[in-house]
Order: sequence, then C-alpha cells, then structure tokens
Amino acid sequence: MTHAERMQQDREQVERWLRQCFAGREPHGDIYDAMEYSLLAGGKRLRPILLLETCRMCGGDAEAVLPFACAVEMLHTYSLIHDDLPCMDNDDLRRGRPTNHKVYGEATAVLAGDGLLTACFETMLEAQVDLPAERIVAAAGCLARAAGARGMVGGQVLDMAGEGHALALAEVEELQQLKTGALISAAAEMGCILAGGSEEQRAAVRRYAQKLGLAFQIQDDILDVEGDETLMGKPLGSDQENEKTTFVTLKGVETCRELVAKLTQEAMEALSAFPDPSFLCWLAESLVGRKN
Ligand SMILES: CC(C)=CCC/C(C)=C/COP(=O)(O)OP(=O)(O)O
Ligand SMILES: C=C(C)CCOP(=O)(O)OP(=O)(O)O
Repeated sequence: MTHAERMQQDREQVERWLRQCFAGREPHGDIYDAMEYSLLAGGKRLRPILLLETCRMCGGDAEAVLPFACAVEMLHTYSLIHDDLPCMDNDDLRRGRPTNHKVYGEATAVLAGDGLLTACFETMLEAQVDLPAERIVAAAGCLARAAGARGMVGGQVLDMAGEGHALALAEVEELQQLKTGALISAAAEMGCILAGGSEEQRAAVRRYAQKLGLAFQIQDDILDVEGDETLMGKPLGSDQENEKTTFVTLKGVETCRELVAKLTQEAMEALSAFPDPSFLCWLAESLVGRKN
C-alpha cells in the first residue's frame, strides 16, 4: 500500500467512526444536526491521522485508539465553528459550506461548538477500549492543556488582540504555536502516549509536530494570499481583511516558502530514532505542496 492509500484508509476510518458517533441520540432541538453539520463536512482530518500514525509508529494498535483520534477532530471542529462567529473572524464559508452560524444562527452555533468540545472529552473518558487507565488520563490531560487558555484558546486571544496592530515575528510565532501548533502537537503526542511510548519518544514526536504545526500554519498564510478558494473551501484574503500580521505579511511569500521547506526538513529529522518513520515523513512533505 502506498502512503497516499494508507492516508486515505485512515481518513475513511475516521469518517466512518464520526458518522456513527451521534447516530440515534435523543434530539434536543437541532443541536445534533448543527454539530454534525460541521463535523461531517469533510476537512483533511490531519489531526486524527497524526494520532493514529504516531500510535502506529510507537508500536500501538491504531484501531483501538480511533475514538481518541475522532475526539480530537471534534475539538478541532468546535474551534472552527467558534473561529467563524461574527464576534471572531466573521466568516461565511467553511469546509466548502456556509458556516455553522449562517445556517443555524449564532446561539446554536456557539452551543454546537460547546457540544462538540464536551463530546470530545466524553468520547475519550467513556471509550470502550482495552487500554491502561493511566494512558487514557494522560492523553485526555495532554489534550485539555493544549486546547485551553495555555494553548489554543490563549492563541486565539492573542490572534484577536493582534487585529489591526503590527506584531513582531516572535509574537506571530508564539501566537501560531498556541493557536494551531498546540492542538497538532497534542494529537501527535496522544498517539504516542496511548501506545505506551517512552519519554524520549514523546519528546521526539512533540518536536516533529511543533515543526509540522508551524509549517502547516505558514502554508495556510501563503494559501490565504494565493490559494484557490474552491479548493480551500473557505474565503481567502481574510488575514488581510481582518488586518492580521502573519508570517507572509512580515516576510513575504518567497521567504515563507523557504521557511516551510526548512521546518518540514527539521520535522522529519526529529523522527530519525524511530525504526519506521516513513509515513510521517511523507505526510510532512506532502503538506508543503498542499492546495487545501
Ligand atoms: C478557541 C478558538 C475559537 C480557536 C480557533 C483556533 C483556530 C486554529 C482557528 C483557525 O485559524 P485561522 O483563523 O488562522 O484559520 P482559518 O483561515 O481556517 O479561519
Ligand atoms: C489551523 C488552521 C489553519 C485552521 C484550519 O485547519 P485545517 O486546515 O486542518 O482545516 P480542516 O481541513 O480540518 O477543515
């Protein structure tokens, strides 16, 4: 099987699991519709794929950790619903569809995000899996730290505070590490934790994911300037519209491309001690040329 086929297989497993997870739930108004509307709207599923694959690389059973991978995607989807709200980036299109609040209204969109965030932790803590409880607690703790005020939420606060102000490169880097990097790192580290990886393995995976997360965000900034809106499934030019300082506004597209290539190389080097890091190296490289 090629790496591309393996990624497709991971993605299909995630899609199947996500499709069944709220099926048959007692409806309370349209809350589950609103949650599923964004959760099942596609998306690259990068974070769950990272979790499954770091688990495999560390010798774990990727099938067994599927609920955790899908839980991370629920949390990511919540962050996108809230990011698009009028009080945040005020975007109309996400994953190729009208944003959640455009369809369900603001109040339901806020609650759909809250519902997904809560379902994420419910999914992990109630997963019917044969894994030591300490690993489950450690994985949930890792995700909670990354998603909260010391991580993604903190990054979003800096992002909003930075609108309309010129930021220095170090400030943009900190903001991006928190807003995007923290969750990508947590997803990768959780796979290693659930597989029972060593401290050294966790540190190496963290280093890989930090480099990858930053490269991913810089590529997103590049695509915001010169991507294809149909392929991206979201409006382009929003950084400029919201007067955000990005790597691209500070360094220009060409330098950013070089930076993405350098970070990708460093990400791959971080995995050199693993016997078979080839899929995760390929994944890092494939994100450099991504169009969505
Ligand atoms: C707590 C919250 C709401 C966190 C949001 C986190 C996040 C990564 C948003 C998208 O970033 P972006 O605005 O740079 O990307 P996009 O262009 O996809 O909106
Ligand atoms: C961190 C950023 C740039 C927000 C979007 O994340 P993705 O680009 O992973 O979005 P989906 O594929 O999940 O929709």
